[in-house]
Amino acid sequence: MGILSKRIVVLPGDGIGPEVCSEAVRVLRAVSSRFGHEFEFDYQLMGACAIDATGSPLPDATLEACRRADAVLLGAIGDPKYDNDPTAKVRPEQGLLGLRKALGLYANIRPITAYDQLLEHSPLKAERIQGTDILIFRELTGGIYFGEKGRSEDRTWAYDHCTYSRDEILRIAHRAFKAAETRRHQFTLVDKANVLETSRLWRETVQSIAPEYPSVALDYLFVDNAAMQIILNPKQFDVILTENMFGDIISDEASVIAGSLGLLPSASVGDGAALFEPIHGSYPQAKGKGIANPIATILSAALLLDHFNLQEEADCVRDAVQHALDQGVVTPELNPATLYSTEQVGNFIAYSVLDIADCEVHRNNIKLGMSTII
Ligand SMILES: NC(=O)C1=CN([C@@H]2O[C@H](COP(=O)(O)OP(=O)(O)OC[C@H]3O[C@@H](n4cnc5c(N)ncnc54)[C@H](O)[C@@H]3O)[C@@H](O)[C@H]2O)C=CC1
Ligand SMILES: CC(C)CC(=O)C(=O)O
Ligand SMILES: [Mg+2]
Repeated sequence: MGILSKRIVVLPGDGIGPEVCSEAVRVLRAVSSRFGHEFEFDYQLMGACAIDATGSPLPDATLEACRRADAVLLGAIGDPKYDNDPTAKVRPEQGLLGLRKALGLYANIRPITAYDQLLEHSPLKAERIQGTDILIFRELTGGIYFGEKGRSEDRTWAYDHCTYSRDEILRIAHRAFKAAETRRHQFTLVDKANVLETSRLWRETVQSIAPEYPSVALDYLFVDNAAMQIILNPKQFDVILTENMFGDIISDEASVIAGSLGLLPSASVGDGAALFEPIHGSYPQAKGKGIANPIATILSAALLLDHFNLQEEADCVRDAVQHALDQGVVTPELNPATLYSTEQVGNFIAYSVLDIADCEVHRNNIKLGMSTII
């Protein structure tokens, strides 16, 4: 692959979003410096910060910039002042949901990995989780998050409609089957087909195309059982396909296998645009404290590089993350005794992308209380 020139829209968002995004951008700058690519970063507003600045959680300028970008990198959105005000008419989440819909990002792909370096810190038994490698396909632009919602006039009852069409299921199901063909050929549809009509449509639709993928073994699991099985025996899973809300919940749950919500990246894709985001939210309690783990966003940047077909560059970022874990350069939720901040972990990974030897020097500098910034 030759030298590339790409425009990346960055949506830092709220809470820890700006902190973890700066580290991912630092790592992308290290990639461009090492491999000679030109990445232009265009910062835009979305979420609570956008409401504060413009009155809208997804300003037109942001949407336009995202439409024109080669890729979008998102931190996270959300702020307690809206979470704690159920009557707020304009909400940060409307920005994110609106962007996903407007860009047609119907598939959110969430890899779940157990890291050998973190097994001893896990509340789960090491032998149960070691080697876990799951790819969750979460439908992202349909279901209950996008259905009609409302309240009665006296505000004593409320509703959220869940709807799915066969076409919405087909397009993500084909993607998930194709991924299973390149992996371990196991495919689990997670639903609640014993109760929900939408889930019965999911089963019927997935069953109808399964014969097109004869090498893939199709299995079904009700979501309540799936939530338990993921913790009890995660290694039984390869590709999981599920609808929007179930995917949201079981992937946060699966982060316990990795060791922290701050480790899990994702790619949100459709037929054109692509957005890369950690699976976590804005973790407002950690804002400004320098304790947020930037690795989920840095690994999302690696997925962004995959999207540009920059395989060596993406692998270089993943190797640098492994190197940080090997060396114990992690944020406090992974090791309460750690000395490392969000910025220091990001810096270490960026240095490691540039050159492993420099990275060792940098690590010693951190120990001496000196911070070297790229
Ligand atoms: N994609 C997005 O932008 C998302 C936004 N949200 C929003 O975020 C706000 C907070 O929601 P919560 O339910 O508290 O979810 P959250 O994902 O922000 O945090 C939940 C817990 O996960 C851990 N955590 C999350 N990110 C971490 C990181 N980078 N490093 C270390 N630990 C981390 C912390 O223990 C935290 O208390 C809300 O306003 C919510 O709507 C929630 C999920 C996704
Ligand atoms: C607005 C929410 C649906 C965000 C969220 O929890 C997620 O995408 O994981
Ligand atoms: Mg979520």
